[in-house]
Amino acid sequence: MGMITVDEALASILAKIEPKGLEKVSITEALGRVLAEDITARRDNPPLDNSAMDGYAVIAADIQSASPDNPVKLELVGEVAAGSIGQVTLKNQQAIRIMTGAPIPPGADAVLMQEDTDKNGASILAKDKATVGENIRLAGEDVKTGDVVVPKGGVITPAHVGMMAVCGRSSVTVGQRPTVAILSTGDEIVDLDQAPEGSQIYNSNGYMLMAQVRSAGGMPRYMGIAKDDEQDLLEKFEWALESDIVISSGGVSVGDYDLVKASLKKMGNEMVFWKVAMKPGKPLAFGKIGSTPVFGLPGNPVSSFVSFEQFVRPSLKKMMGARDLSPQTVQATLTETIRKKTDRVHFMSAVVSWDSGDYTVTPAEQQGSGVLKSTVAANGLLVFPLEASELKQGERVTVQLLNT
Ligand SMILES: Nc1nc2c(c(=O)[nH]1)N[C@H]1C(S)=C(S)[C@@H](COP(=O)(O)OP(=O)(O)OC[C@H]3O[C@@H](n4cnc5c(N)ncnc54)[C@H](O)[C@@H]3O)O[C@H]1N2
Ligand code: MOO
Repeated sequence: MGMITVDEALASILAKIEPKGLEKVSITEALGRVLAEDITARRDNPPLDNSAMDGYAVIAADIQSASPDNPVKLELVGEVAAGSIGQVTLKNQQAIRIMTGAPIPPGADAVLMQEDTDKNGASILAKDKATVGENIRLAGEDVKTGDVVVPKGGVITPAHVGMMAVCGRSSVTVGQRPTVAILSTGDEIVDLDQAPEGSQIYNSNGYMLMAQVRSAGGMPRYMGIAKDDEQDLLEKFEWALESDIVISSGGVSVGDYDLVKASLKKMGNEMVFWKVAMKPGKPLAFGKIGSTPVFGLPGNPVSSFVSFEQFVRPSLKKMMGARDLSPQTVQATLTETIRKKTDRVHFMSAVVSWDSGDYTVTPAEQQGSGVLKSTVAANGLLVFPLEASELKQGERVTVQLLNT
């Protein structure tokens, strides 16, 4: 069987992923969730014109000639603090003491900041002029009644939470978080409470995938390690299928003990086994068993990591109701010339830096599918397109950002 492209694989996968249901959560718990309703302002913010400074509400025309050497005297006729409403209407040659956030009293058209005044008993000396509207924040300058202030479909950020509170919302509707079973496979893999012997290695994929799931907003369920034994695999997959989505790692290439494929085939005749034109991460199994999407990711740690980013993260986003499923990318200037064959797209562990007004990107020296240290040092995956054989130093390239 030939290879399929990353885009083709992703499109086939996403066509089979259904969004989960909705739930209401407190805004204290909403960070990172996908918003499932438009948040609409029910009131202007700020509700009234108000002062941006501590100082004096004035009539700008009264102090046009004011300067430090030629101050203008104004009669002090009242005070208004944030949260109160001024009772007095300002007349010419008068000033009202005002605090930041307090509503502008009727008659006033500017606020002179305290530093530009001297207080003198029942009057003040204005030592600077003001323009009409100076230091006044207009009603509705932040949001107007009826504005959609946070649109549905986005991942909720701290600023979104702030805006929900501006609108008086204590709870919001979000997409439910999928539960994700993570099953590692292979006789050579041991868990962290065991001492590895000889060629045995720890189950790093299991823990890394759990962290990836969590960072994508899913709820990981650790299923441990299945032996290269069909019975054990079938049992553990059966158990894993109680989750909303299942991810296994290992056993999807062509080795004699790659029994994951055989077990998955037995469980679901919809399972497909692809060779995806990407490096790392060529072998990939995907399909539904019953109604549960199942991903068989390759065992090499970097392959497993990259395959998750390309296929599982967008699927989790879709399940949670996200509008934009693609990774965040930047265009960056390549710091060195790189070459490859034209058979697969390469996702290269790379470091993106902000350098004198531009992003630059440097791929890690070692790019092996077992060289996790390069991914540890990386903050991006440089996309070296399938059809390209060379990218030259100074060329603009696309980098998918990690850990954003
Ligand atoms: N004849 C061929 N051999 C291989 C091909 C191929 O096309 N033809 N593809 C290679 C590619 S590309 C990849 S990627 C790997 C994928 O292999 P599997 O998914 O079958 O994975 P395993 O053989 O089980 O393991 C590969 C490697 O990863 C280590 N591993 C597995 N699980 C874990 C884990 N949970 N934590 C840490 N490390 C893990 C495992 O020990 C192996 O070293 O196949 C190539 N072969
Ligand atoms: O897909 Mo494999 O990851 O190239 O080693």
